[in-house]
Amino acid sequence: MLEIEPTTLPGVVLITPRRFGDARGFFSESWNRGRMSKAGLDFDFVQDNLSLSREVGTVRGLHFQSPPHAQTKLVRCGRGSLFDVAVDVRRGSPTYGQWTGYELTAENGRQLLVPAGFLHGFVTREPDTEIIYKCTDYYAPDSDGAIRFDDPDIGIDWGLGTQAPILSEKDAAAPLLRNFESPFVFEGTE
Ligand SMILES: Cc1cn([C@H]2C[C@H](O)[C@@H](COP(=O)(O)OP(=O)(O)O[C@H]3O[C@H](C)C(=O)[C@H](O)[C@H]3O)O2)c(=O)[nH]c1=O
Repeated sequence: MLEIEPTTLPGVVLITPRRFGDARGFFSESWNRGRMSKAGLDFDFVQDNLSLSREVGTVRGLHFQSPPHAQTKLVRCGRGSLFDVAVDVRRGSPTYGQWTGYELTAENGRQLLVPAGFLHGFVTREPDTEIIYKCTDYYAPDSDGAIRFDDPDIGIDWGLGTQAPILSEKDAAAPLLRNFESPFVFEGTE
């Protein structure tokens, strides 16, 4: 009922719930705590987020919330398609500063689990793309932070080509990773 695949970053996993297709379309349990828990992915999600991005090439990220309001996120695409990215910023991690990214679409039903301690961001690949994600902590604006999406030390390939991204003012003004004192520490478990 759940297909779980590792990614290039330990701790970040791809999850694809089963779809039951019929002549009407399909049915899928997009989240089932018991099944996730049996797979060792038990998180106490408390908030669901939904955002709609009208234009192709909209970039939202790279965002985080600092402890004690750090958020693990379970991300999926409800409409359209997007390229979803996680960046490890846990001090002491062997993969510190490394990124991994996957195409999440309404069609493929794939979800990305982005643990606390990782930056999260995405770029849209179709107009009117919706992202839906569960979070393990509530919005805490005073703990909200961002790192430049195009930080050369991270080197994310957003697939934008020559297109300038559509960014919020906050994201356009975000600092570089080299000027960031990460509040996250690698626990040595992955
Ligand atoms: C995140 C959030 C925002 N807001 C309000 C605050 C602003 O007035 C408005 C837009 O917020 P923002 O520009 O931070 O939205 P995004 O740029 O989509 O930010 C999100 O995008 C990346 C991809 C993430 O993973 C984070 O969840 C989040 O940082 O929504 C809330 O009321 N609650 C919330 O949880």
